[in-house]
Amino acid sequence: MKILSSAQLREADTFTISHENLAPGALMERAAQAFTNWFINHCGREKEVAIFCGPGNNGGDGLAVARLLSEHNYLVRTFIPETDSVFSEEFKLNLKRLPARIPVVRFNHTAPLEDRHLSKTRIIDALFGTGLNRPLTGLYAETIRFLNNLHAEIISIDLPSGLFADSATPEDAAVIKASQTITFASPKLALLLPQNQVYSQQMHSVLIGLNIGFIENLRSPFYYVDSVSARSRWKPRPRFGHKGTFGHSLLLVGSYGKIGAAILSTRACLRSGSGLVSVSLPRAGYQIMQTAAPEAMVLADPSEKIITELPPELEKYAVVGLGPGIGQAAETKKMLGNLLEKVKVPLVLDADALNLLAADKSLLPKLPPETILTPHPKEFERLTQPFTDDFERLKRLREFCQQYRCYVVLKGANTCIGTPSGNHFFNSTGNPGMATGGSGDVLTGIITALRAQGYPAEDACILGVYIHGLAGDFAKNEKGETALIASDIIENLGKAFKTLEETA
Ligand SMILES: NC(=O)C1=CN([C@@H]2O[C@H](COP(=O)(O)OP(=O)(O)OC[C@H]3O[C@@H](n4cnc5c(N)ncnc54)[C@H](O)[C@@H]3O)[C@@H](O)[C@H]2O)[C@@H](O)CC1
Ligand SMILES: [K+]
Repeated sequence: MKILSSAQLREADTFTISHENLAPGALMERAAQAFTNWFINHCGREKEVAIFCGPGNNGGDGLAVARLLSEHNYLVRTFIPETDSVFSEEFKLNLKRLPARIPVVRFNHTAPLEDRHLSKTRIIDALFGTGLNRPLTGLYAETIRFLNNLHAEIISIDLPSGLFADSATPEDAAVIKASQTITFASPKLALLLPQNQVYSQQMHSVLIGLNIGFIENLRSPFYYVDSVSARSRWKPRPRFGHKGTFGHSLLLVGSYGKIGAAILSTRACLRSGSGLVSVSLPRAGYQIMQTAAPEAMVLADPSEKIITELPPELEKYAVVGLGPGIGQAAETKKMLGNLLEKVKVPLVLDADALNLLAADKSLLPKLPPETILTPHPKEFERLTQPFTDDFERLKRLREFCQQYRCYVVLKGANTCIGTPSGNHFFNSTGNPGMATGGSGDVLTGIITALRAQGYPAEDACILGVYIHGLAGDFAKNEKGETALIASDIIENLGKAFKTLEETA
């Protein structure tokens, strides 16, 4: 699913209205209806609803939602800040349509709101959406601070008010801190970036029937990977396939004390459909690996504690995955240099393989084209430079992928995949329980297995990250977020792949 900018959404709104010859307010009615449907499914009638409406179309949405919720027997009040802002036409239209039974409280100071028991209500934030063009000041900023201080449940329409959709919001700006944002037509870029997490704990994107053909022709480097886009990249296994059809993965993983990382990536690779899996690891891990993953073939490095050598006949493997648990010893670095010289098959690099690259950036131009790197933000910063905000980080990601013709899986909530063509894919699955040791090793195993099966690098990254998150979500359903460990993700890979297979 494409992520559109505010300007593109405005164009799509205008096109849809004129192309479908929609009456004034009709598209807003669809948006309000989509929000209301979500609200009815998720929020009971036990609490009163207080809707704060700004002067533009976001406020118009708020007024339309007030009418629709009231028709569904919710107890609703609306609040309108009195400023010298000009009200939009659709705001005025929906104010006119507001039934007399719904109170409209106009205020020019937040003090009189203190005794209205708002902390016990559900707040709907319809102050500003994609039309915000500067940080909020005056009564609007005061209202936002007042609402945040209530510590009530806040549900934002389209965007938390005060947040810029496509650029960095100043740190001291007044921005609503919502528990949920129901966003229209396209997820907003700002809602996918870690720095804005504090402004919306969760985001749900709802469709409002914008013209599909028009959106298809809009150019955007940003995509959101939902279940539909993940499924479209998944390929069923051919009926007459044999283990040779699904590729032979080679994993170079582990060091003394970190054989666990080797086991996790190996088991994940096996569970993700690689036809054969060979693991090369320090001697110390030989027996442990044979026991923990009997399906894997094990090659022991001459060294007891670290990986120092490449196995022979590299060309017989479909893919090489390197990094989990390997440490940063000089001999291991030498082995990495050798690998980059010799390897002719796709590479997946993670963890200490990335730290070794960061410590000697002269290795970076030697990366074979289409190498996949899976750093977490700190590892990526070491590979590039420190960044001031997430928008700058996205820019670095694009530049890095283009310069080294590689794919970077930047791990985190809404993991972002950068591609050599300059695109970014944000993942939709996963949960905070997955921020646990070994989770990244599992991801390396999954992506390596997908590459072994012949998935192009872009599909392997997108599908791998999606499946990893989905398995994590299933694991969360069983164990909760706190107790979740990386092995639980592996245990749920079967269910995750099955979900994709059955719905594809
Ligand atoms: N255009 C459409 O047809 C649709 C719009 N929709 C809603 O409309 C929203 C966008 O509406 P608008 O473009 O009217 O934008 P907003 O409602 O976000 O606000 C825009 C108004 O606020 C003013 N403004 C911007 N920054 C300000 C600031 N810092 N201080 C004070 N005033 C400021 C602008 O000059 C403008 O008058 C979307 O987020 C969505 O909620 C939806 O109803 C779907 C259909
Ligand atoms: K809003």
